Amino acid sequence: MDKTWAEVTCETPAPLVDLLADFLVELSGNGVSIDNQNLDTFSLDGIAESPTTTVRAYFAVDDQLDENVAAVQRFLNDHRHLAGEFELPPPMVAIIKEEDWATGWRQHFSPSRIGRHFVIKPTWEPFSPLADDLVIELDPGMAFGTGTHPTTKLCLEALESIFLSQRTAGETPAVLDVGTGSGILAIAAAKLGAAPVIGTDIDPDAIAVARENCTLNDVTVALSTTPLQEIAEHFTVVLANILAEDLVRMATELAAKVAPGGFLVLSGILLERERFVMDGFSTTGLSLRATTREGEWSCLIYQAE
Ligand SMILES: C[S@@+](CC[C@H](N)C(=O)[O-])C[C@H]1O[C@@H](n2cnc3c(N)ncnc32)[C@H](O)[C@@H]1O
Repeated sequence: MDKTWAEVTCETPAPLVDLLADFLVELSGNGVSIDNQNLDTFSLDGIAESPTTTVRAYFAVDDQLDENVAAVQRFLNDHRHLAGEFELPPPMVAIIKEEDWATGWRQHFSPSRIGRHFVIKPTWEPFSPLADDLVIELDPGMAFGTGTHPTTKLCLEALESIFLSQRTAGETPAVLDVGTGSGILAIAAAKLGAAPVIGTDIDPDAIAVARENCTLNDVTVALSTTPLQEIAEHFTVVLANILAEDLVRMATELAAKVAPGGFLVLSGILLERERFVMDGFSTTGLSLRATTREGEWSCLIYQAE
């Protein structure tokens, strides 16, 4: 007979997510899924716009189940004050087959290959890397950059192709990641051998998530909310996966951070905004070397003389 699991689902606002997830991991002894399908979306106000997050935990269907669900309810009652105005609904329980579990949330966060060498691996998933794999461990935290969004993939592919084509040979490439989010691009650069790697974000919460992910991956990245104009150094590669309007607004400053012969990788650009961004960068002195696209998204790769 198929093994069954009890999937316990809680809807919760952001301040409760981490606490609840930790509690559920301890109570269930299994991983939890934090539904971040709304996380990797470009929105002017970022994830704060999404009122709630879905947290799911998996319990054995046994004599303990009722007590476990009651414990989750007690946890929600005890932490109601963190939910602010939001009325916390009771946990929902669904009995699912093992095979549904395996092909459900786990499939959404299974290790994924990007480019020739990168593998984005959720922390809880076992994975046997090949000799040349560069594995990036990520916990889907409250920051953009799980590796599932086309713009993140396009930036990772561009970064890899710049490094693999030896265009950074003869020096240890320095990389600046503007709008680092989860830190995924900065971590990837460090794994490719870049140093120093600097990651900035206007969102301090993203910097906190990026810091955890850098520790998880044992890489050194200088992370901060420092505005671009206060960064003095020049970089072999500058990455910026932010909105088209912001890219154009920051065009002069971004271009000024690229070292001679270095690259500027821009994404976060919807296809219909491609021309707008090209026009915005037309007076920066950089040359457009390549345009890559996936779905409705575009990535522009510029080079300095
Ligand atoms: C689309 S996410 C990209 C995350 C990650 N770099 C990736 O490629 O998946 C954009 C990030 O840029 C940050 N951001 C937006 N405008 C910014 C700005 N002007 N300066 C620095 N960071 C900014 C946001 O807070 C967000 O974390």
